Amino acid sequence: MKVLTVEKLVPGGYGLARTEEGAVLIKGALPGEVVRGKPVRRKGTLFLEEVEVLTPRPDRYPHPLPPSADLPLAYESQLPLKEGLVQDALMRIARLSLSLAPIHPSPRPLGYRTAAQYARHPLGGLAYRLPETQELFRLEEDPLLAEPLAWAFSLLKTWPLPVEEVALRGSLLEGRVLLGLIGGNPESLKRPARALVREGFAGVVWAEPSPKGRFRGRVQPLYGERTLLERFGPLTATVSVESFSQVNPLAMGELLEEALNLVSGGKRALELYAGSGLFSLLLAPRFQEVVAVEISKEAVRRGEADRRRLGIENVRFHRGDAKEARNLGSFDLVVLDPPRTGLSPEVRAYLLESRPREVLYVACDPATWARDVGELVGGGYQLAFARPYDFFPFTHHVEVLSLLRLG
Ligand SMILES: C[S@@+](CC[C@H](N)C(=O)[O-])C[C@H]1O[C@@H](n2cnc3c(N)ncnc32)[C@H](O)[C@@H]1O
Repeated sequence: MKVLTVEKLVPGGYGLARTEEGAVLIKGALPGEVVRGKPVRRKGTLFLEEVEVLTPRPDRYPHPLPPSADLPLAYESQLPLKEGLVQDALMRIARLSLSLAPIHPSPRPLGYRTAAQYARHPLGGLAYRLPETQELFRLEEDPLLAEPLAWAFSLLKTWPLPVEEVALRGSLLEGRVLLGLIGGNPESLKRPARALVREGFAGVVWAEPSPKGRFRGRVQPLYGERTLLERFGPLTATVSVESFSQVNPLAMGELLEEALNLVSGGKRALELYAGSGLFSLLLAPRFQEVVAVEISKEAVRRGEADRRRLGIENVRFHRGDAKEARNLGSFDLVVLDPPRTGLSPEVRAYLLESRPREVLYVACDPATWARDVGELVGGGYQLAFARPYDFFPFTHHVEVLSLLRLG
């Protein structure tokens, strides 16, 4: 066993401490805390296991949180640590010393999530599945959930459903929730789905468990509505339980407002990894043509529905892989909001060849963002602006809003 002092927060939500053998990663320990544990090497990296916090920080959050909340600190103490993750990635990976604009806090530190998934616990109730061990951690409540989901959580906790997981997507605008039932038999779930809609759910769909991810296998509507309308700052857009939408719509709304102030107009704009095309729909008045590229059929369907509802004529949705962007030609502005893996090599090559005047890059992983920014700066772009945004209070996750311009 070793006693160590945690130096800083690093990607993945680990605390980092140093020993004679090198850096040690520690889950569940925060910068400044003294911890005891057993160093174990896994795939070349040193981790501390069987961790006991000997000197907790005085600003540790004192109330129960789900295990996904790996930054259990008073809200003001979380923000500089998240800023540090982004600044550090920019220096270490992109070798850039731009000073970031101050982090934009979440409008709500608790009660912010409008989407969540839980496993059914075999002894009843809802549980969080620990990613490392797949072990189930039973939850009595989840204070990160926004109001309509908190209602759904307490209802489902006592509702006996023969499924593996439940997925929730709510709308703050409508104050209602959609439910996804994952696993079990869709035929025998039709009657419970009707009962759940009578209890107040807007709609229920069934999804086959798939190794490719949630809702990547067969999906069947069981009863009620399939989408809700949500407000994201200046835009109302359709959300569903079946494909990606931001989980903190209030924070996303504020990011969209700032993004609109950063970019200029032009002839053609392209949005890659577009989801339902929030940026495209908002940017439409500033361009003759906007193309939104997204791989998920369901997200494209929602985007098309929003485009029609809003009467926007110059946005075209293209269902496909961002890596094929080269076939779409060149653009004045490219908007990027990729998953955590960041841009594919093909997308980076496309940007450096086609040279859009502006690139608006929204990221959910500071490390892959810094890698991509470093490459674009090496190819003649300037990082004109970068601001961390807190979309996920009480977790190490942090978003970045950034703008690159041709130098
Ligand atoms: C972080 S989300 C951003 C979505 C959108 N900007 C929003 O805020 O709702 C990333 C999106 O990229 C899509 N995606 C993932 N890989 C992709 C690829 N190779 N090509 C196109 N879209 C992809 C996902 O389906 C998801 O909708």
